[in-house]
Amino acid sequence: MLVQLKEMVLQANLDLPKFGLVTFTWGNVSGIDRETGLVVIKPSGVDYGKLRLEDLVVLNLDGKIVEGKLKPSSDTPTHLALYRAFPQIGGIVHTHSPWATSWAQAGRGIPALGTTHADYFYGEIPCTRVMTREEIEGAYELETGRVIIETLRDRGIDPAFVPGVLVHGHAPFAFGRDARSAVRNAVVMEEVAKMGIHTYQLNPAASSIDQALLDRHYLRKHGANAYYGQKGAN
Ligand SMILES: O=C(CO)[C@@H](O)[C@H](O)COP(=O)(O)O
Repeated sequence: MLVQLKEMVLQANLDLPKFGLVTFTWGNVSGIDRETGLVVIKPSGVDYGKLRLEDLVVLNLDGKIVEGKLKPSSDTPTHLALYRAFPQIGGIVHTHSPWATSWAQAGRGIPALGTTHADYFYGEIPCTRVMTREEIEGAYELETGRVIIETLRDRGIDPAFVPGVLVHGHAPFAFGRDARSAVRNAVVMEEVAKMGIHTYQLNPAASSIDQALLDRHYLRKHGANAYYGQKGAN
């Protein structure tokens, strides 16, 4: 069942330590097959070095396990809530990558301070509000998904254009059209998080780039008139 999706999700999880995004098992990647509505996700607490295709867990969007012997990631309810809310998302990454997590702990969104950011995120990477005691003591992972959804919707942010969010006091989530692109976005988020902290150290008054530069850099890579790379080459 879903062999190609499983292979992509397995490789995406193995890329987390490869790209320096995780310590121990502090992260998880999932992918969804939109035709069947089935989600493939990493099992909870399994070392990446021991992870095998048959360890992955397959669930429907209601959270029912349809294949897999192991317990799914503890963050599964968050992933499922996001897939239900945003049909444009095909893959989700959650890590505790240190630089992006520092912004989440500071309760600050990552502004578009440069073109590196603009190449992948069409504006600020937002940070959610603080979760309430009821949310934390209730269905925590589901509520984490709900506060992410609330943040993106309240600010009119489409996760296809700004594929990342910081959960206040917790850590980042990144999105993509599939698991592989979600990991790429998680890597870029960590890089621009690091650059942002260094930028403010060099210049505490640094400001976001203007809209024209944001447009140029984002739209040359994404959208109908993209021309970056070999797109359109004969
Ligand atoms: O956010 C956390 C822990 O705070 C989780 O992301 C875990 O670090 C990974 O959990 P599993 O996917 O292994 O259940």
